[in-house]
Amino acid sequence: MPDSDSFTIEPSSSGRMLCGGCVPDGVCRLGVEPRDGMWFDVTCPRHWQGGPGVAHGGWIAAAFDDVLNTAALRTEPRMVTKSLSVEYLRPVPVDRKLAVLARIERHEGREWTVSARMTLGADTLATAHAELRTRRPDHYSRHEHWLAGLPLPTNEN
Ligand SMILES: CCCCCCCCCC(=O)SCCNC(=O)CCNC(=O)[C@H](O)C(C)(C)COP(=O)(O)OP(=O)(O)OC[C@H]1O[C@@H](n2cnc3c(N)ncnc32)[C@H](O)[C@@H]1OP(=O)(O)O
Repeated sequence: MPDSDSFTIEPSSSGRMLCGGCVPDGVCRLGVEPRDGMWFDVTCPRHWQGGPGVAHGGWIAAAFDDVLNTAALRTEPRMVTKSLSVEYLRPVPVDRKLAVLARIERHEGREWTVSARMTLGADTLATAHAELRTRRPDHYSRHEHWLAGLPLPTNEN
C-alpha cells in the first residue's frame, strides 16, 4: 500500500503544480494559473456559475484555497488548510480573467497565516484570510486508521 504521508504536490507532466484530482487532465480545473511572484490569474469556469453569469461562492473559496496553498507550497510542500474565511464584496463574473495577489502574513514553525485579494481592474471583488498548517508526518495515516475503525456503511441510515 502506498504511504499516503509521503504525498506532496509535485509538478505534473505539463510542468504545472496540480492537486491530485487535476493531475490526469494536466490543467487546474478550478481555473487557477500562477503568474509572477505571488500573482495568479483565475477564471471561473461557467459550470461554476451560481447566479446568472456570476461565480458560485464555493468556487471563490476553492480558488482562494488553491492560491493560498500554492503560495505557501513554494516553501513547504506538505500543507493543509486549518481555516479559511472569505469576504464576498462584489459578484464575480464567470469566464473573465481575474487577478489574485497572495501574501504570506506570518510563518512560524508549522503555523502560517496567509491572505489574498481578488480583483478585476481596479475593483476588489473578494478577499480571503486563512490559517495553514504544515502537515504532521502522520496526518494521512492517522486519518486512514480512524476511518478503518468505523463501522462499514450500510444502505440503511
Ligand atoms: C498547486 C496546487 C495546489 C493545490 C493546493 C490545494 C490545497 C488544498 C488544501 C486543503 O484544502 S487541505 C483540506 C482541508 N483541510 C483539512 O482537511 C485539515 C483538517 N484539519 C486537521 O487535520 C487538523 O485540525 C489540523 C491539522 C488543521 C490541526 O492543526 P493544529 O496545528 O491546529 O492542531 P494540532 O495538530 O495540534 O491538532 C489539533 C487537534 O486535531 C487533531 N488532529 C490533528 N491532525 C489530525 C489528523 N490527521 N487526524 C485526526 N486528528 C487530527 C489533534 O489530535 C488535536 O486533537 P485534540 O484537540 O483532541 O488534542
